[in-house]
Amino acid sequence: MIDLKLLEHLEYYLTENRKHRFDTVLPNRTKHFTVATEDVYQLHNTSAVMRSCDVFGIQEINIVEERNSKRIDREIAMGAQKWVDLNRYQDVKSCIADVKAKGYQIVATTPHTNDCELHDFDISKKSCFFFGRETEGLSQTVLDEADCYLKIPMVGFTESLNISVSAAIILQHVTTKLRQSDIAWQLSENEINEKRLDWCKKTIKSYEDVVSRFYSKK
Ligand SMILES: C[S@@+](CC[C@H](N)C(=O)[O-])C[C@H]1O[C@@H](n2cnc3c(N)ncnc32)[C@H](O)[C@@H]1O
Repeated sequence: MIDLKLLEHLEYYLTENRKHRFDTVLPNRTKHFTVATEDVYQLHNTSAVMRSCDVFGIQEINIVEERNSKRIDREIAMGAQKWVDLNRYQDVKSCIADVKAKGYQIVATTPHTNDCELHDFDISKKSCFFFGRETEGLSQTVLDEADCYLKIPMVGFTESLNISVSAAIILQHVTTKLRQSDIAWQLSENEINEKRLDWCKKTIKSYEDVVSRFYSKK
């Protein structure tokens, strides 16, 4: 359980601006949707997807690095990890098992099937949107495990969108619909307090000292 008195104390160490950001960002965070990227090769694409997750309020992102020799570097991971929770997997099967265990349906995003177009997507189920590698797209494992295939309609000559562009379009669309719905999509009070504590930890420079001083005075 979160020590609410500690949390209250820690907030004195935040600037007004930072505290205001926590207060406005947290009620917009959701775990109703999550994202998984599969073996995305270009670091700037991974970074851009993480950024879109933060911008559109997705609290958790899953990154599979099964076929990648070049793993995401610490700097990129840490930059996004400050605000978004990052789960890393060395194989796609364990990622799928994990998100399924958390109650998410598997949504394979792909330009190749007309199974479900973005504007027809049913937002009511908890969904994990899988995005594939720049060259080959999603693996057969994800395609076989998918509960649905989601496509952004395209009318040009090009056969697919860039992965981070697809993620931004899909997340913008589904999160807008979600906020307009009466689905209970927000984090629970406890999850909000946990995140607030975590963000204080990542923001306050002398966090450990502040905490030990707080408990020594008690
Ligand atoms: C550059 S595309 C991969 C193209 C690859 N040649 C293929 O056959 O899938 C990278 C990823 O972006 C997403 N994507 C690209 N265009 C999309 C579209 N029109 N609808 C849904 N997802 C798309 C998919 O996740 C895809 O795996």
